[in-house]
Amino acid sequence: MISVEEALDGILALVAPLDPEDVPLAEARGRVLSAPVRAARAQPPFPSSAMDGYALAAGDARPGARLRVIGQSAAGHGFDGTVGPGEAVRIFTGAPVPPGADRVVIQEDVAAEGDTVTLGETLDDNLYVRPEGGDFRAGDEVFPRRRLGAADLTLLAAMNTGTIRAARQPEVALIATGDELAMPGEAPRPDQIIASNTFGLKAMIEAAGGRARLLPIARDNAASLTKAFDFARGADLVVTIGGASVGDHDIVDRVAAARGMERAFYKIAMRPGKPLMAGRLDGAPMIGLPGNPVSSMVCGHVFVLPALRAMLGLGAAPAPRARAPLAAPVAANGPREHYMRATLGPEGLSAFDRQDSSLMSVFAAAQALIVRPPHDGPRDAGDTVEYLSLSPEA
Ligand SMILES: Nc1nc2c(c(=O)[nH]1)N[C@H]1C(S)=C(S)[C@@H](COP(=O)(O)OP(=O)(O)OC[C@H]3O[C@@H](n4cnc5c(N)ncnc54)[C@H](O)[C@@H]3O)O[C@H]1N2
Ligand code: MOO
Repeated sequence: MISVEEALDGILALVAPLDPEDVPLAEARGRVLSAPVRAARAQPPFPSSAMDGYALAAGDARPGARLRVIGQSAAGHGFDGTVGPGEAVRIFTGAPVPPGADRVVIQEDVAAEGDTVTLGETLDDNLYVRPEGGDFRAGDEVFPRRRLGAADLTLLAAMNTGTIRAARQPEVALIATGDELAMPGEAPRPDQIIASNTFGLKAMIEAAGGRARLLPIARDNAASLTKAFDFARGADLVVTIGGASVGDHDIVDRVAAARGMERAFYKIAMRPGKPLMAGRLDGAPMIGLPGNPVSSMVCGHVFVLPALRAMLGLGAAPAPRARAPLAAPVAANGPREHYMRATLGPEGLSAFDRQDSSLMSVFAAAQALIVRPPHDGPRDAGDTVEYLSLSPEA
């Protein structure tokens, strides 16, 4: 069996960044830029007032000075003239500071009467002028290597970007397999269970910036699975769930092989996740996940999400790991890299006692997956270990 690292390398070798497309800025949240964006103009595009008050030449800002108000500059309505000695312009926050003026005295420090203002006895040192290009200059470039969030979109909008070029959203076809599966809300037979993994994986994929295509459940026969693979055509990634192990009804490997799958690997030294397979099917990368719900979700974090990130152009890298101390000891690990469901509190990580890969209630309560290397010895409370963070949305 190959290691988790080798398996991930094998999967990342199957995927490539997707072609970019135009995306209107209002729909760009969560998208990934495929090229740097240049600012079309400076911000502010003119020296702008930071306060409501009076714009004047700094040399005139003497306590008690009397100045003639020659006009007004409001946001969106600049003053069309120059401020000379002994003159001031009424100005509001965000308005252009007119030529000749290089400071603003806030209105709290001014007594106004008709067209005249008298400056107060104590003036602060602040000029209250935001220089042209003080935030960014025309031609400045940004290229955040992440899914665009609120702050990125604010900046791109300010740079006068109406449309971005972003990687196409990877479309992932999800095929649950098994005669025992019924859809949530259906009336299952007594020997059936409800298909659950598909919904978790769909949420995980969408939270990471992909699109999930939920295909009808494939039954444990070649004709049904073949039909599901037909439906999956055109997807950027095909993911099967279940039917991956060695039982008589585990047919994914056989049916995919008969269809010409170029297999990259099958079976890995991972717990849960041993029967994972991957390859290229009908021209698309294909990942065969184990059916146990926790196995499929853990493999989703460790393999499907890194593949999605690579397709989005975020680079080929493993799921990010962090380090924290153990709050309670853990026993020695076996030969497979073990992803232990755990809580993460102020004292550190506590692995759940029950680690069976069928236990969705435990997985839903977990905040982290402690990563135990193969054959890792017993670990004490206080020992630092690596973990993957599980966010409630993914
Ligand atoms: N003799 C052996 N038996 C098994 C081995 C082995 O090495 N030798 N490996 C075990 C491991 S580890 C795993 S993991 C499972 C994975 O098997 P499959 O991928 O073939 O999964 P299934 O048998 O189809 O299902 C396992 C389990 O999960 C349930 N399931 C399947 N799909 C879904 C779904 N979409 N939603 C919810 N639950 C699902 C299914 O009903 C089974 O209970 O094999 C072990 N066996
Ligand atoms: O590898 Mo299985 O996924 O342990 O339960």
